Amino acid sequence: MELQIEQVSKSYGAKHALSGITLKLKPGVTGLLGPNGAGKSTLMRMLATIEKPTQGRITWNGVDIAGQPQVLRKELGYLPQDFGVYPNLTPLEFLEYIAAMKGLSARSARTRINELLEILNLANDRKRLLGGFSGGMRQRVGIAQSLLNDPSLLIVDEPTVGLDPGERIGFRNLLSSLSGDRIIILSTHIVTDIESIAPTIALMAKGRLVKHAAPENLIQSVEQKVWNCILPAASLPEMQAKYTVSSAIQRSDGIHTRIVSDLRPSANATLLPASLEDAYLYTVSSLGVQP
Ligand SMILES: Nc1ncnc2c1ncn2[C@@H]1O[C@H](COP(=O)(O)OP(=O)(O)OP(=O)(O)O)[C@@H](O)[C@H]1O
Repeated sequence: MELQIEQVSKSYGAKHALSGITLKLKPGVTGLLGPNGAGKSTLMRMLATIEKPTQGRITWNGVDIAGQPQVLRKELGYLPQDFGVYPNLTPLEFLEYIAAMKGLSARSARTRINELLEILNLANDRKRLLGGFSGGMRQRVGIAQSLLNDPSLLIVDEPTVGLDPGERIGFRNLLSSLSGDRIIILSTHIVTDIESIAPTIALMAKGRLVKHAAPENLIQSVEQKVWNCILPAASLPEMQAKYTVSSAIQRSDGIHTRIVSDLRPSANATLLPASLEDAYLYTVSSLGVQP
């Protein structure tokens, strides 16, 4: 099973949303990380065969999906960023409706739906109207619809937006448990969403693929560059203007400011172990992009 993106570019009129993306994906979770406007959703829409590249090609097990989208579609699960549910349907009715659209037989769909409602902890709510569901519950219904055909390729675009911290953790655990031998692509601009579940990260900015590496390699790239400076509150704006500030926490002895910089930012700065968030901020800000 292999998804290959070869020199893919996408333009909307004069706007270059993606430029020369090359990426080979194998089973497991890949985290697509990048600031707003990086091109993550555009890439995902092309992988989901909703849009076609302006240049380059995307192949699924060697077949160009622009020419033969049906080859991938039957093995695809997609949770778009703007996924909406019909408020007057129950999860059961909604999933039956989507299953029918996907061409699943009513009988096999019913078995699969019951299975998914159990896995996604929605069984007790199967007959409640979706209009009364919380954001997290709706996302779980969204995931359920994306899994109806037991897809080999699962694409989830910013799935944790609007979830509370508990739901976020639940969602991450769910994705980890689903990975098995499918290819899962999860896009987000929130580093902690993918840190724990994605063994590979594709970092995008300005429509380009900036890095494709394991989180530990990304972290390694900023070791010896992460500093703790204890600052008076008045100096913080100046430091923020000059350096990439990863966090600033008010403590009794001043503001503990975490700075990612090649050079020691102040005489009293001490080194800290690097994190993925530091690596992300460093990489993105060095391209002149607001993280
Ligand atoms: N249909 C479209 N028409 C014109 N421009 C578009 C279209 N879709 C995306 N873009 C532009 O392409 C760029 C990439 O957008 P995209 O939505 O893919 O980024 P993203 O990384 O998913 O960001 P976000 O998290 O904000 O959705 C942006 O500058 C966006 O405005």
